[in-house]
Amino acid sequence: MFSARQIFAQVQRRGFAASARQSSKVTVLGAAGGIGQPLSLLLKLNPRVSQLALYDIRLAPGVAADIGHINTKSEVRGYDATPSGLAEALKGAEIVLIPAGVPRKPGMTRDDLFNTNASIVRDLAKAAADHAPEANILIISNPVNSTVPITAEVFKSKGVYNPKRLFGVTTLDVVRASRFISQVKSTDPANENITVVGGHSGATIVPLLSQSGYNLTGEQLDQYVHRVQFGGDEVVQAKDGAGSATLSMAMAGARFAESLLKAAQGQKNVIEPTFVDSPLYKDQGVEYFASNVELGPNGVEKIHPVGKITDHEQKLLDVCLKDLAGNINKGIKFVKENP
Ligand SMILES: NC(=O)c1ccc[n+]([C@@H]2O[C@H](COP(=O)([O-])OP(=O)(O)OC[C@H]3O[C@@H](n4cnc5c(N)ncnc54)[C@H](O)[C@@H]3O)[C@@H](O)[C@H]2O)c1
Ligand SMILES: O=C(O)C[C@H](O)C(=O)O
Repeated sequence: MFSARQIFAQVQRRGFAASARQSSKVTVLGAAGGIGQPLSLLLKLNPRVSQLALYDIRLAPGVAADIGHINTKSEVRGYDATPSGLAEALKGAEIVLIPAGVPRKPGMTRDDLFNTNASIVRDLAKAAADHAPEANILIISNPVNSTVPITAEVFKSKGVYNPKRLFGVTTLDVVRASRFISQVKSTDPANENITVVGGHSGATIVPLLSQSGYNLTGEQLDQYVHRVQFGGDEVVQAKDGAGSATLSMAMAGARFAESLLKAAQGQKNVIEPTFVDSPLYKDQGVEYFASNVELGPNGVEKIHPVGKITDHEQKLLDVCLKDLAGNINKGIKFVKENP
């Protein structure tokens, strides 16, 4: 067991090594929220981050003052909730994470958040397109299946869309799928990495257990798939009206940001599942799709196909594609009608 002092010493040593390589500004929009705060904390502990810019419509300077006392090298700054504060937070960012927006309450679907979150994401995307057009944009705000297309449409309307730089963060689905199989099979979750494809809500979340050599059948398989597809609901119900997953999501978001930074700093074979502008099912009217994606200095390096799957997984995928097309078109239509 390491003491807190040893962990911080390790973080600081690695910090010197990483900062010598490159400086990376990371911006969090929605930084004072349930996800935003622990996500910002984890980013402050990441030695690859040299500047951390925190923006929210409330409390961002306070969160920044607090996190800024942590003895790692990065500079932390909180920005006022003004257009100029938002612009300053974004300028020069290599990565912009967006967890701004409202979370679910019991009984709601992610799509029920659309009416509130669509305009929040559209407006933040406009600011990002104006002030950080070359940044990697990581969308956490739900419904991800629609908020990613919304962001793309905004960037397209401003003539700065780069499909290699826009990511819907679906890492939490993989984290859950890996944790849940380890509970079924009594394995070490750290050694599990279950591929999950599709989108980020209910039936659009498709775990591909067979690709990790597992062969669950019958009720056990159904229960596993249901738990991965509706893991978010477990947390929403347990929090009983006080929100949805925040801590596990912060870990998942920090992991994805770390992977992008590693890839940007030259590491090869960095692969993460993510919801991107994808050629895989465009012929079926599905413009965006989550699959394993190799990351590189330019963002998306290579989109991996789904690969060999079982008949059962194919059936799940068929349902997913139908739902996804609707979610994506809803986002596209929203920006066209509400530019
Ligand atoms: N992608 C995923 O896997 C995943 C996982 C969990 C939650 N989520 C989603 O993330 C979002 C945030 O969840 P949360 O629990 O942190 O919610 P929260 O309410 O705790 O925090 C949201 C924060 O966004 C801020 N905000 C609202 N409008 C803003 C704007 N225009 N500009 C900047 N900040 C703004 C709020 O002030 C608040 O601090 C929700 O939509 C939730 O559904 C996604
Ligand atoms: O379930 C939610 O609403 C939040 C998030 O998308 C999750 O998967 O936990």
